[in-house]
Amino acid sequence: MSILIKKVRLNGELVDVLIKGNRFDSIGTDVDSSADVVIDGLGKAILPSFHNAHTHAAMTLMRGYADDMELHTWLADHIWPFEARLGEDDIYWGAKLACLEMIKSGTTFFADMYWHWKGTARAVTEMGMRAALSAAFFDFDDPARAETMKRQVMDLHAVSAAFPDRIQFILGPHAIYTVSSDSLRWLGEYANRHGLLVHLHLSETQKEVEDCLAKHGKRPVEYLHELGLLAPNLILAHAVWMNGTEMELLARHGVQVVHCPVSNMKLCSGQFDHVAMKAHGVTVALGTDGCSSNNNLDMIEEMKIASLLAKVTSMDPTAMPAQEALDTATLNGARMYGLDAGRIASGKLADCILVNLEHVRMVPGHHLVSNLVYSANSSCVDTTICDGRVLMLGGKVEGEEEILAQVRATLARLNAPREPEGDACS
Ligand SMILES: CSC[C@H]1O[C@@H](n2cnc3c(O)ncnc32)[C@H](O)[C@@H]1O
Ligand SMILES: [Zn+2]
Repeated sequence: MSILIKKVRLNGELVDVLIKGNRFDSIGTDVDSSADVVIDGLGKAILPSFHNAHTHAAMTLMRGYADDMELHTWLADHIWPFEARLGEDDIYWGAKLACLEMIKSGTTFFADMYWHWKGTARAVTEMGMRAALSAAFFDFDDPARAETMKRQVMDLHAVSAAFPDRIQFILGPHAIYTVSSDSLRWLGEYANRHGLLVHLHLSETQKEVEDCLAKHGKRPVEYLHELGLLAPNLILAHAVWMNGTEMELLARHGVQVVHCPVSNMKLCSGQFDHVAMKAHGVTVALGTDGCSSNNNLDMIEEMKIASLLAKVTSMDPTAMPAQEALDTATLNGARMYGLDAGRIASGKLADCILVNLEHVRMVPGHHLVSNLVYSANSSCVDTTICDGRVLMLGGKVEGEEEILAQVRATLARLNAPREPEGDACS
């Protein structure tokens, strides 16, 4: 399969881009002009697609469900009771909706942590995206539950190879307040033994840090260090409440972090210190978090807010300029999850978007990256390509109406009054 994008803007130049199989082949003005699919690139710019480095895809089912509260109340009193009612099929449809929304806003990869791994994996397989899907792990310090969870991790790991290689199996201990020390240690060792990434929420709220100090006598990063988890395969979501010593430890051990500015602001968890993280040399990627704390999966919006937040928290307008915001949302996320993507160059994975330069938000065109980060919205994305396959063309994704209808039906089923338990025949 080959795709030829004719006369598209790349770094200001008008070029032809040839994709062969799942990688970029030739890029230039004298490209072999035959291909299975030809896309007219006139009036469009080609850019790397977005990599959403932390989300909970199927939480689209809870968009607008429990707003305007802090994390711990939100989780314990609203989200977890709702999630307890979800089955694999519900999660499949929630994840399909998430994939649709991401493709429509130019994202081709997401890192997920959620229940019913196989439901999300099925959605990603069908929608043609890439994903790193965590086997979610909670034990609430209960040894019996920990054993069940460990068995589930091993069972899922065993079947994960049957899915396309666009899907990466990773480990997802939820947080240090929901997973015991023993299990965290076990997960770290399992990850090292099998060459897996570990994806964990950490230091999201001040309460989490205070509770960690009270329970373990250490701050969260020091606690993970003691458990042997600090390593380049560890990816921390949020990392809001970090002191200099902790950032130093992260940098020394090559631990990477995912900044989720919208979720941190909406749950009022706190302000991520991008400038300090960068000064310590910690790699930062960008994530939306789930749809109940954002309430969308739009990486264009996330870039703008990350950049504005970095400026106002440091009182420095030069903090996180547009190009850095774009790199954080594309290349950094790709590298974090071991993908040879995030750049438009010969030999790289063919994951890219075409942005409509005629869109009202892109005119005039003083600076493409400035327009994309500070002015654009998702309707500026015309085409999304992942792994050398066109997932969206001219703003249209195949089967989108069916996904919306199925999600509405799923919600109607979940909200329907339930039979009283125990007396089903009377
Ligand atoms: C192990 S499945 C993932 C679990 O995480 C919950 N979740 C969603 N957003 C957040 C967040 O910002 N902090 C902590 N936990 C979060 C989600 O609802 C699932 O239960
Ligand atoms: Zn999260």
